[in-house]
Amino acid sequence: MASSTADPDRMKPNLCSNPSRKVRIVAKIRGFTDQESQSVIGNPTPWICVHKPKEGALSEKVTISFGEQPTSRKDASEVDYCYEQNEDIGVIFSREIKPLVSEVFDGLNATIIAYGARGSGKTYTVKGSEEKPGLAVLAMAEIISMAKEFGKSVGVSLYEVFQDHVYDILDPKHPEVQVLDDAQGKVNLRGLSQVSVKSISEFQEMYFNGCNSYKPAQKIALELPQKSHKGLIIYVSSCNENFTKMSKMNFVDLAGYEDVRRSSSDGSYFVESSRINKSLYALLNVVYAINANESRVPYRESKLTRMLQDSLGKNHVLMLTCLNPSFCRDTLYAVSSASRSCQGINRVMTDSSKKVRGSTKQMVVSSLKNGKPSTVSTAVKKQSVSRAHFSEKKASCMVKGRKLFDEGNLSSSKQAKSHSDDASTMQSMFLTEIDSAIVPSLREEESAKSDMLLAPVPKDKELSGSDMLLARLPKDEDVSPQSMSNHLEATAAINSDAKALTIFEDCYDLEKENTSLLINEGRSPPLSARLREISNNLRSLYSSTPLCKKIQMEVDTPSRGQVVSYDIVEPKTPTMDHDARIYDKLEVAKFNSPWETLNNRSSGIKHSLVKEYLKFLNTASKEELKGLRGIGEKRATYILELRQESPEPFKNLDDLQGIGLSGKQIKGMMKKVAGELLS
Ligand SMILES: Nc1ncnc2c1ncn2[C@@H]1O[C@H](COP(=O)(O)OP(=O)(O)OP(=O)(O)O)[C@@H](O)[C@H]1O
Repeated sequence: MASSTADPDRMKPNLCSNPSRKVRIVAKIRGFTDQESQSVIGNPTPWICVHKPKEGALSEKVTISFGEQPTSRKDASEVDYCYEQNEDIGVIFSREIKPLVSEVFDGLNATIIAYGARGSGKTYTVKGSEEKPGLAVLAMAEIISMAKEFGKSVGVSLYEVFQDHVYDILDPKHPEVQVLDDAQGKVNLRGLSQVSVKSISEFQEMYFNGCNSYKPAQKIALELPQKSHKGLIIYVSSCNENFTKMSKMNFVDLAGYEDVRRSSSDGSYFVESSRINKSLYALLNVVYAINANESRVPYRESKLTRMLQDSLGKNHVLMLTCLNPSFCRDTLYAVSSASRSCQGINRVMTDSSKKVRGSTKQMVVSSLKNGKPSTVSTAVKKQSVSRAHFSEKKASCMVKGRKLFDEGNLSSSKQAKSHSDDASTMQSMFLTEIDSAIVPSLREEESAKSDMLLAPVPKDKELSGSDMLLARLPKDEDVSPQSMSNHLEATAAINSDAKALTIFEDCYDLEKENTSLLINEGRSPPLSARLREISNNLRSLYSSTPLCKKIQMEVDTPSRGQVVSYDIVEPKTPTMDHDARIYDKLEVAKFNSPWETLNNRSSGIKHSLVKEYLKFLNTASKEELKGLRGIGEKRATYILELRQESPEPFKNLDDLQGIGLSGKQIKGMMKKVAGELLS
């Protein structure tokens, strides 16, 4: 690996250089396996470049870049230190772990988390083997020797977090562990056995053989791949009887990060990897919140973070990010996400991280093309060019939206031509708005998961993982004065939009709907009924007065011309209520052109549709879910599983990334919903 300057003093104990930061992040580049050693012969260009500070520099921070030398620091990930391939585990132990062992004997807790892509050397570094012991074994040896010196007793627990359930590795008969809060609000791991340890050989026997022979029944039953987080807790106590008054040292060997969309088409593997990634994001969010000194830390987002709650926060944490020495796309993501979460105190990350994300995407493409990675900075340039075209794209999208409607969706409609023309414009507008609502937030679909770390979370409440994702996405469009005024203007147009609604009514076949509802009586409502519900809610948007409970409209039934009353569901949406008040005050609605008017008016519909769509995902039956484009058997099953864990797993569009849907797919699905609604 390339290194630009000399190593700093290796043996110096090295806690966080910034004392307000609780989580120190170091990287470790894995050594080559025998196979890799063969393949790199004759290819001297390293994939990872480590840029250490010049001797005497104020900052000890190291930047890591991939490919050739970057032109800017923004292109690289910053870590507190990086251990290179030739630096062995003993060096990491002396510099990073030994000082933490001392802290444990001072009564504090410490946690070492190994994070990285699959096969990046996490287990090798933490656990090692009987021949080459890892950090946990070296730490245990040190702890046992210090315990003898200070008259303390040592115990251990070994656990595995699999599918967000915790299993006790040392007690296969009663493996399931419950994570509870005790009366004092402390985390209580009920059912997790603690075994006293007297010697290192006793520990090694337990650690290596206990783990190897252990397999939770659930894993065997489901024949799932062995992807789980593995943890070791070392207790140091002054009391021989139990470990109630003690300090702890945690070692967590996280499951490898893996982009689920590339990994496998196998359903169970897809589901499992998605779960793993969700728990990794939860952990990174916790790390971010801790380092950013946020008042609320989202510990409750995963079992693992709950388990570690009393060892994080006020205690020292070492995030050991393992890097694959050869090209690995997941490593790029792992190091950049870990770096940004650990730099929580530095909130000005949005732009640079966007570039890193862009570069990641481009680099993969070029690497695949050439068989060799190109420079990150080149990739960033390419990304900026594509961004420059975004507004053009948006414009063409609008045209595309109109085309889409003209060519297809309304052709089957038997409505009068004048209505059809108006409706086509309206629908294309609507679909285009969906494009613009979804595309910006998802246009960098490759990296949406990284976005969660970009901006601070509101301090007044503990957010769920999905809220956290959204809260941390860049919100420039949402808060700009222009968008605010657009929103007001959109609200101002409610009255005239009521006319447009009648156009949609003509296109709506109520008789068909009624028949369908009758057929399905007693079962969960069909997709069309759900769409109807969405339609009702949208109608309520157009209701000019909150007192209007019914509207009269003509419907295309056998007795054409018959007037029916149509119930309006609650005539409000959160945004419209609020905005309508503002509008009343301002009484201003000025648009430069009819197109602009239409554009602005549709923003309320857009948000309402997104909301209703998410509501559908949160409540629909499996069959209904499968009826949506992009959601097959696999995803429908996974969505139902997520709903078992949390009653409302989809709070915003970004939560859909968690089920492995690309931005394009989500957009397609939304268009379909809108199309069905309006045709
Ligand atoms: N420093 C090293 N030198 C040589 N080989 C190594 C080194 N570190 C790891 N390896 C080898 O690389 C492979 C992957 O290592 P390891 O299993 O530790 O990765 P991991 O990140 O824990 O993987 P997973 O995410 O699948 O759990 C193993 O075959 C291991 O022996």
